[in-house]
Amino acid sequence: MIFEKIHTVPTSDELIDKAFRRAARAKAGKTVRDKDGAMKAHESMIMTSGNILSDNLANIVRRFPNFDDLSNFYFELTDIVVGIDDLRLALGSADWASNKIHEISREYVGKIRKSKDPVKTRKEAFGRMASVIGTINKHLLFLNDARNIMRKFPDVREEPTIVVAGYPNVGKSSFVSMATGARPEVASYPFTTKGVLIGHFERGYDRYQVIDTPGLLDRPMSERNNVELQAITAIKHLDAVVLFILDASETCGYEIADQKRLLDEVVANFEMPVYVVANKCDHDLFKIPDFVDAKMSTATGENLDSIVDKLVEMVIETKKEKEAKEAAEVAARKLSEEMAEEAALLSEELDEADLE
Ligand SMILES: Nc1nc2c(ncn2[C@@H]2O[C@H](COP(=O)(O)OP(=O)(O)OP(=O)(O)O)[C@@H](O)[C@H]2O)c(=O)[nH]1
Repeated sequence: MIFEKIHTVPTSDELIDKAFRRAARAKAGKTVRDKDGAMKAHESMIMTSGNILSDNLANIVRRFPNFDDLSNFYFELTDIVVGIDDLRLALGSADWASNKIHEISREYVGKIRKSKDPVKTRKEAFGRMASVIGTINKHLLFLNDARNIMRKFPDVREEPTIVVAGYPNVGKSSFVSMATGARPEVASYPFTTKGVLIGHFERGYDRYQVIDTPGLLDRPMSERNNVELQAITAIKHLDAVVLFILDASETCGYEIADQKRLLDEVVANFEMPVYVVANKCDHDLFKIPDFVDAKMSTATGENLDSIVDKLVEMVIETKKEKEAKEAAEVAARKLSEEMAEEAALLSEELDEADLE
């Protein structure tokens, strides 16, 4: 997981403490016999503290992922929960401080060689470094908060995906377990207290990802707050199809009419193909409504394989369509650039002809 390598971000006090303590140790390592020796000891203190501060800040920036490389899903997720602009600002200020400290350290190493009072000059250098670090403290605190949230992001890959939707107790988690042949891992998702279930299965050389987001796609949209609605937006960026599970025995506690309303909302809100499956077909109360595509039982496993096959087929088809659409967009953009270039050339030629 890319977010796991982001380390704890220290506060400015912690950074300063560490740098000045190391500087004191660097001084202790030098023998001070004469004036030149004293100057060298203070020079070494400035260099050590400068390097430590500057390197630590540069490492903080380096360990955060490059936002341009993030998948759309994580970009959106980061933007919703942390704010990409605020992150860029905070990382920018850490980068600025790293360079500034480096500058100060070089400036004072030069100064101390000519200084009559190296202690005073060294203290002045420390003061300036501490003041630079102090000005970015709020950004460091923000980065640490962001890090604590981001490292708990679920491990959602850029793989073909099946997103499971439906009211609570319709059999969503049973489906994820059955389809992936394992107990799915529960990862935290910043918007739901229940976390998100993620499982995988393989077909041919490809791996498929099955995601159940309890608390997000299991009740009417009107009952969601803004953040939950945005969380759904992040899911929309995946190469996915939606499996809408209906409890056709109504033993989940929701009538089919209510479940149908949620289905209509999911269809209206997702630009993804939606496959509707009536679950619990083993149940005495099972009745099959006319809008369902297939029936299954996650208790007995009936029809499960053919439903997974169908979903795989749909995901592949969706991916192909998306790729074709993207290729067409690229081609159209290229064509319009070429046409613009030709038009510019032509107009130049006409201008020249006019002049002649
Ligand atoms: N008869 C019958 N019961 C089922 C079937 N699938 C699931 N159940 C039961 O329905 C209940 C809910 O199943 P879950 O898989 O936990 O449902 P869920 O949609 O994941 O529920 P939440 O996590 O609360 O959203 C459990 O008691 C299951 O035993 C089925 O095919 N037939």
